[in-house]
Amino acid sequence: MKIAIVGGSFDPVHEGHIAMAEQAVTTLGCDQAWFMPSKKTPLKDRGLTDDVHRLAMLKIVAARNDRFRVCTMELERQGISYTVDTLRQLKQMYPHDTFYWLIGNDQLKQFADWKEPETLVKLAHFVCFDRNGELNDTNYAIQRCHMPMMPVSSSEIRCGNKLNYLPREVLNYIYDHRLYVKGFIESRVKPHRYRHSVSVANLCEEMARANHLDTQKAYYIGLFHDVAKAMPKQAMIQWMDILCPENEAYPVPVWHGFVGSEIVDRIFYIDDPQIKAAIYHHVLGTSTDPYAEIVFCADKTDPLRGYDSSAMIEACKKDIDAGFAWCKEENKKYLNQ
Ligand SMILES: Nc1ncnc2c1ncn2[C@@H]1O[C@H](COP(=O)(O)OP(=O)(O)O)[C@@H](O)[C@H]1O
Repeated sequence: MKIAIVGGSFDPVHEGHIAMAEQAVTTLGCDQAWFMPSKKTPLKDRGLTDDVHRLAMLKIVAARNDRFRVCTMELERQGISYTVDTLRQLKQMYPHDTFYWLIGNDQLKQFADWKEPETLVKLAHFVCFDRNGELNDTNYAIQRCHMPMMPVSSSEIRCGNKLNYLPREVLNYIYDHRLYVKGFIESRVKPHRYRHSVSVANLCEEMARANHLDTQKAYYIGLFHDVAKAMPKQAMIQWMDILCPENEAYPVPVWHGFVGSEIVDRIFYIDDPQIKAAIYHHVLGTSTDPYAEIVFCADKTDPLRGYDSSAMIEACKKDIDAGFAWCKEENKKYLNQ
């Protein structure tokens, strides 16, 4: 059997990785393509997402194609995994199979630094695919191939960009387990706004729990409520003109609620009408949907605002409608001042 291996950190797996595996079975004639996630070594990869999540996302991808598999050999091995050790182990376990080790052009550039590069190309057929049309020369016995462009990297995904390059089920897994989602906000707003967003998300979750509502929904409303806050007016106008020109009469500081509600849907693929509506109304508190009330109250009573809001928070936890009425009243007084 011809077996292609795509090794990587897959943090997370995306359509670029999947395209490589597909190329292996369609154009290289491989019988199977195996994803080989690298192990998180706490000292070296402090920032890497836990093995269990990276593996679970790969399993979702492997289930889409009956020629795809996930190989956990490197996750199970103790210590740092070198590709040469992995390939030796594979050859021992499957002496009659031929291995194709697939890499992207970024890996080709560093190939001389891999452990025992000459041995590597003897143990497997190394194949390099271009990344975004870039395909370097090499002195090693490595086959170089082009594939349809997949201009995406895991680091872009971790910042909440190009989420369209994720299979929907992987994106659902990411949201279900809250992977990377704080990074989606951190990369878009100033540090103090990011801290506020996380604090509001936690408070929304607490208020939802106390009121027997969906805590996950409330968390995401809180996390994303200010996602458009750092957008310059000129950028917001593009969204306002098309999506809600009637709201341009409101003062500009109110707009981020309207634009944010569209961004969660159109950029982050969260198409829950209640989440959208809660973000839409959060600045003025113009909805009495319980989630809209929660985010309005959590935003105003965020402990990071530096005043004693504990009594109002307790009131919201006891009964969100009553808490909301109180927060609105206080907000009115504050604005009048
Ligand atoms: N968009 C892409 N197009 C082609 N190859 C890719 C792409 N993204 C990743 N690869 C290749 O997949 C392998 C695993 O990469 P990994 O480090 O997990 O992902 P990323 O480079 O996206 O952070 C590497 O050989 C890398 O070069």
